[in-house]
Amino acid sequence: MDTEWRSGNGIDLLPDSRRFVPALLEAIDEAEESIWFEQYLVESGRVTRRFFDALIRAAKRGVEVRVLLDSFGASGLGQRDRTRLSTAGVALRHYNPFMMRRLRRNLVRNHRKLILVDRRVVYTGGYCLTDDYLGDWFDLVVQAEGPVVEDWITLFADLWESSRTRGDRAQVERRSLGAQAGGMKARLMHNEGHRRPTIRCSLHQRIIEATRRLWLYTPYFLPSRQLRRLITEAAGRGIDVRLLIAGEGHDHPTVHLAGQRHYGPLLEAGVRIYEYQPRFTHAKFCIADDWVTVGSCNFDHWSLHWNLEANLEVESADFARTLAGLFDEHCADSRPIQGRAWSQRSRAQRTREHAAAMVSAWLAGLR
Ligand SMILES: O=P(O)(O)OC[C@H](O)CO
Repeated sequence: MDTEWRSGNGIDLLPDSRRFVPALLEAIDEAEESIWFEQYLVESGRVTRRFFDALIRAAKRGVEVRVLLDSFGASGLGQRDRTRLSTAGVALRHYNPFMMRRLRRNLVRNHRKLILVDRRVVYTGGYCLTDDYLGDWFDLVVQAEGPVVEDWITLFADLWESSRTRGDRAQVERRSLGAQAGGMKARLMHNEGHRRPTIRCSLHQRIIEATRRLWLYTPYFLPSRQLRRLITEAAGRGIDVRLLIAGEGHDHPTVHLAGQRHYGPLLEAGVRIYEYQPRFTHAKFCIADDWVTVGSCNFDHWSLHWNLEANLEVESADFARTLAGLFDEHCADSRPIQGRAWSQRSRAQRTREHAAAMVSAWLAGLR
């Protein structure tokens, strides 16, 4: 499925779970016709219960509810929660259940995160359904209305009907109800690992074309050699290049260490690197001039080479300004990594980075 730029969209940013969780629950509660829900990581707990309660309320009032989960990402979802959904009439399908005879295929996961309400509005971002969000992790969601929603409908429906998903056989109606909703230009970009690396290609192209700024925000910074080269070259052209990476309370310390191994050459090239301190941040987006890409995709080899991912790209000075404002705020709450101090870090730290990078390189090399 190739997607095009669509004009006439309304796009809003919902930063922080304190804002987007109530907004998503309200949208589910106000749905009149359909809710299509796609998620990677879902664990039984308080956050999942709140979402499932809302989905069950919707199904009971006659709304068509379809839930598409990654079979590995949903392994922490208990049978009781699954039964609650099916008893209420919610159709549930799983992507790529584990198969012994196709071991490598098991590594391909559906990492997309989206909620489509009434085939009229889509919500996407980095959020998962885990209790980590109870006031602790930072993340963000974007809400999009308008012609771009049609592509998200096709995205969901194609996977729902594909032989790569298993479960309830319920139908989905593909007709979009999205109308003109604003003046923003947007498009859906979706990856299917290295077989269809569209998000990666689009990101690389924008980095090459950037003339003013390249700001990258990510919890997991495991860039390929090519991405590191492009970032370094952008800084070499005199562009304002910044990386904002999760620091304090990181949920995967090994990934954090492996990413730190790349700091030295980037700092030398003039890239400014910040590690966010107040709490763990799980948001993922990139701003290149007035272009923004935001969604499920991390800047690591899992997202860029293995997973199914979906991002919204937006070409808008206003939207870029809004996200840049958030980036600036978070920079102010971050530890700037200073080149000189970094080059003098301890031997023990360097050894830990090296070991973590070896594990990560091995994983990247699996493909
Ligand atoms: O893969 P993500 O970006 O949804 O993050 C999931 C968390 O890392 C789980 O610890």
